[in-house]
Amino acid sequence: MNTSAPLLSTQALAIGYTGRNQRKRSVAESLALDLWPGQLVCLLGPNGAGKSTLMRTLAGLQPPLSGQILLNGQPLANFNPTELAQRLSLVLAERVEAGNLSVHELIALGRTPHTGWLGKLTESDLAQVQKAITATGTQKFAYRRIHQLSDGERQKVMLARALAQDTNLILLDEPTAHLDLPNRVEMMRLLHQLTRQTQKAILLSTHELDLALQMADKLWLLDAQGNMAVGAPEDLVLSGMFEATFAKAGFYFDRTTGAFMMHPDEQGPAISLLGDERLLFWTRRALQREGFRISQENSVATVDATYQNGNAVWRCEQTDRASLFVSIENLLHALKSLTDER
Ligand SMILES: Nc1ncnc2c1ncn2[C@@H]1O[C@H](COP(=O)(O)OP(=O)(O)OP(=O)(O)O)[C@@H](O)[C@H]1O
Repeated sequence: MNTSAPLLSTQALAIGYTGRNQRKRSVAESLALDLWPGQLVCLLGPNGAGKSTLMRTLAGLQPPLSGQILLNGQPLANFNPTELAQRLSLVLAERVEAGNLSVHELIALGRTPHTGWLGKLTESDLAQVQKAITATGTQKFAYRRIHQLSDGERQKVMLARALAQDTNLILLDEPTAHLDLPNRVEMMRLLHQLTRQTQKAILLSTHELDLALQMADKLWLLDAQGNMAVGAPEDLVLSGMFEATFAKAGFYFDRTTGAFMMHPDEQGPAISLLGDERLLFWTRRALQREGFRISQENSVATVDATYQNGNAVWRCEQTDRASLFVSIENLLHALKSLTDER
């Protein structure tokens, strides 16, 4: 495979919708994007930003408002549906009605672009199907009917079908939406491995900011105004672009911990906090949730969180007394009574 050229690129692409009166409603414009072999790219953005619109446009399911999409250097519109399906697989967020098909039959449909509608599956096709089933952990229910699956199981089957299709480019719209945390991590890891082992390019849209920050080679950050920022996750965090894309009143992105946090109450009583780094992180969160400020200035108490003989202990010191607590719950209880007294 030629790794010196992008599998997909866009030039001055505008995406959106054309109304009945032919009036265009643009969702994003001037998009210059590319997807390279061996890359896992996560498309992130708030609700309604245009992630699905972009996915559908890149997959040729809806026309661009203007601009170009090039697949393997050729305009997307030049490919007929079979040629397109040999190069690009797409899993949409919407539920697919699969009639009475079994899981195995649906996954095997992924081979259709390579065999033709009436084509018989060869041994190598069946091996490809089996590989996709094993990779996605769908063997446990491979002979069940699609309508007998949970949403999470169905989502894995749709990924398996895309893997069976064995295209160089895979587009996935919210592939982890119905999965529990271990399965989400597992799927992201699988996709990451695939890019490394097979040089496929994978673009997925997701609301899993945390996982995307950890796993993606590149982020495409689409904000609510249709502005796109592209870069390595860490660069986008450090530049503040990541935070800006999801900015909303009431919380902020902590660049040190990589987590979204609620804004602390600036009016609450102050607690001076010191001690072990890990304990500090969780103690700060609990105190802020209860409306305390973390500050040495005018503090009503000093809390020192440390490990003693392997156990977490919080020493709370006020002007006239000091107490020891062995849980955050008890510490909070005492601090709330203290501030209620005042
Ligand atoms: N068929 C349609 N016709 C007109 N406008 C649409 C259509 N589908 C979506 N939109 C609008 O286009 C914008 C982008 O929608 P899109 O579904 O692409 O967002 P998204 O980023 O995928 O959102 P979410 O995170 O909520 O899934 C929204 O303002 C939406 O209301």
